[in-house]
Amino acid sequence: MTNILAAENIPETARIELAQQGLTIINRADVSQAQLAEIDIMFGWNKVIGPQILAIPNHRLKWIQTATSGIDYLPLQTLIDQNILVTNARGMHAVPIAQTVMSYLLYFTRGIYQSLNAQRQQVWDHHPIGQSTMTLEGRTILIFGTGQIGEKVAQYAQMMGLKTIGVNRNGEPINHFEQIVTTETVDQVLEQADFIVNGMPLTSETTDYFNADFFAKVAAGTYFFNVGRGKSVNEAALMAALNAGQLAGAAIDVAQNEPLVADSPLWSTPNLVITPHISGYIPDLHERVYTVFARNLPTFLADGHLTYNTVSLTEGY
Ligand SMILES: NC(=O)C1=CN([C@@H]2O[C@H](COP(=O)(O)OP(=O)(O)OC[C@H]3O[C@@H](n4cnc5c(N)ncnc54)[C@H](O)[C@@H]3O)[C@@H](O)[C@H]2O)C=CC1
Ligand SMILES: O=C(O)C(=O)COP(=O)(O)O
Repeated sequence: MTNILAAENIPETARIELAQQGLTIINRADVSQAQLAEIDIMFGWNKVIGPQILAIPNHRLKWIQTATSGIDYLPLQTLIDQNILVTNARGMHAVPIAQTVMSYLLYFTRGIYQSLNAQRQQVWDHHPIGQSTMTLEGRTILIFGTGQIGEKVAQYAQMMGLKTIGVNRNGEPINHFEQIVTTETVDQVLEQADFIVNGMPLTSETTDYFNADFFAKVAAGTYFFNVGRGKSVNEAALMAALNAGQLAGAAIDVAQNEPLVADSPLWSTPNLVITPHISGYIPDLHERVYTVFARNLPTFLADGHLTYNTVSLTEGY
């Protein structure tokens, strides 16, 4: 008997499909202490139940399918030590995130931000705002992380005539990037960037990456957008760069600590747009996650092998 813990919602049709295959689904809310030791698969992660299972000697957990692309919140070392496999939701958020990044870009460059400020003051600011606008063709966007999100951002950016430069760890060429650099060589192109996007996972290498040293190296007037993880950005340095005009504008979908507290100085920092971790939101996420899960299930049941959306826990994924 294979038991699946539904830490996230498993769609109704999927439940029927799984039951027909003889698998048992136990809902997070209903799981008993005794059943924890008999969970083979977690669909989604739960920060209370997950660690409880991992702490049970001889538990049966072998596979976690997350409903997120980022897996920085998992107890990675324990999972490595216990040989537990992880598959994630990468790819599922790429379209909405890339469209959100385009909206940040257009918001700042087409005078919308300035117009909204003027509208609040009931001022028809034709010339000053018009003169502050810019078009995108020929400008350069530098995208950190050339995975699913980075590549989709690059695709849309190219459609608007931007030059796309990607940053990854090995310099491997990726579709929709005219140029790829590595984190070792990125300084050579930093000043070319009109727009910088972070779409990297949070790892020890990317923690606090966008700090005061980084913002000091970009060209004055650059725009910075973070859709990766909040802890990759030093928020004090971001605010200082915005206040000094070193950054012309920024947008963050993620914060160092979420939810962002009501008295955070970020809320009132000029030229900063804050979206509450919604850039990747898709209403049918669980259906999509289940699709990946269902593709992996036959081999998992046959020999414990997983093929799709696998994550290397040891390589900074
Ligand atoms: N704001 C939101 O709602 C969401 C945020 N995310 C975040 O975005 C991250 C990326 O998501 P995907 O593109 O789907 O993942 P992905 O796994 O397809 O791509 C990640 C990319 O980052 C690169 N990378 C990793 N470490 C790096 C380093 N030290 N230097 C340079 N490049 C590095 C990888 O080589 C890969 O190209 C997630 O890990 C998550 O933290 C993901 C989904 C939604
Ligand atoms: O998939 C990810 O990594 C995400 O950040 C998605 O956001 P969420 O965790 O669903 O609020």
